[in-house]
Amino acid sequence: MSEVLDLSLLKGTPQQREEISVALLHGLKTRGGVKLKNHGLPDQLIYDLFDWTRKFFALPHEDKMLAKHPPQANPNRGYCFVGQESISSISGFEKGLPQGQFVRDIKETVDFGSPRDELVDNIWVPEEKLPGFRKFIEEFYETCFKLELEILAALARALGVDENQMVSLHNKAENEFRILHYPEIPASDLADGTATRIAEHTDFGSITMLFQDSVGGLQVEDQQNPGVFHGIESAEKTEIILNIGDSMQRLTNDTFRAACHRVTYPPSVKVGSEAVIPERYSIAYFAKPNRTASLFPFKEFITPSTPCRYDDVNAWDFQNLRISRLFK
Ligand SMILES: O=C(O)CCC(=O)C(=O)O
Ligand SMILES: [Fe+2]
Repeated sequence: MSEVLDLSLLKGTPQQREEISVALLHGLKTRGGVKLKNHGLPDQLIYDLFDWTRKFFALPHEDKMLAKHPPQANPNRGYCFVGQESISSISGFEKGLPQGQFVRDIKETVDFGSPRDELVDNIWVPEEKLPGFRKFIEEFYETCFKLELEILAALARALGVDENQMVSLHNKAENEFRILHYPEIPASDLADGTATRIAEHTDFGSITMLFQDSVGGLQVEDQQNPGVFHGIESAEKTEIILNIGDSMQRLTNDTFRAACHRVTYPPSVKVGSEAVIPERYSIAYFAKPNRTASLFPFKEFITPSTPCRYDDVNAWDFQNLRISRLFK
């Protein structure tokens, strides 16, 4: 996935709009993901996002624990310390694979939802511990939500389905947004396969917008060659890696298939060596259908040659089925 698509072409000439639609469709249909530049989020906003992320994780442990995630899956909000959540429990879930060996994720995260969420509140450290953090995160959430809707509308147009239907399924901003820190560790800690940075998985939502620093180690499974993973580098922190999630796979009846991804050794570090794996920061914005929305495939994707592959389930039940496994 080396090519970076220029999303500003969505506002270009008819020919440019056609070209970018074709490129989006091709990347998402064949790889489940594309990289985007000129997406409309200001560069400075993304640099600030990384700065705030670094500042949060630099707080003393006892301060971070003031915003701790509950021990169970819901509400999925707040700070998870290293070891609290391990994603291997859902690796292979959507592929129908047996739930395999437990692998520990060496990461710490904070999950946020919409500041306007009617069901659950965010969990914050007291303002004096990190003045300005809450305001920044709440504003970033809303800015990303607007971009999400633009991307979903563009995908609907490219797929030839009703743009309004796609947008209205997502209009409540019932998304989740997470900042991640992978602490510095000796490579030998990952050598025996019982621990990793984040185990392979697909995201649950419709689309994920992922930002990463330059450390590396993110890998996406080749959809044509299952089991083969390719490294995904970002030339700039400001690039967005746009991934398909399980909910979009359902809505499109497998026209788009969720990108299976993981984070492991960066390319610069030899597996099992004495080297130190540098710390890494990333941010993932998981766009999700409204909780009450049905994930039944759009009618356009159900044809005699592509019969319906999915039951009717609503987004909230689907999410809970997945997330409840993470905290067992
Ligand atoms: O850190 C990354 O680049 C990926 C994070 C991720 O896949 C997730 O939180 O779902
Ligand atoms: Fe993910």
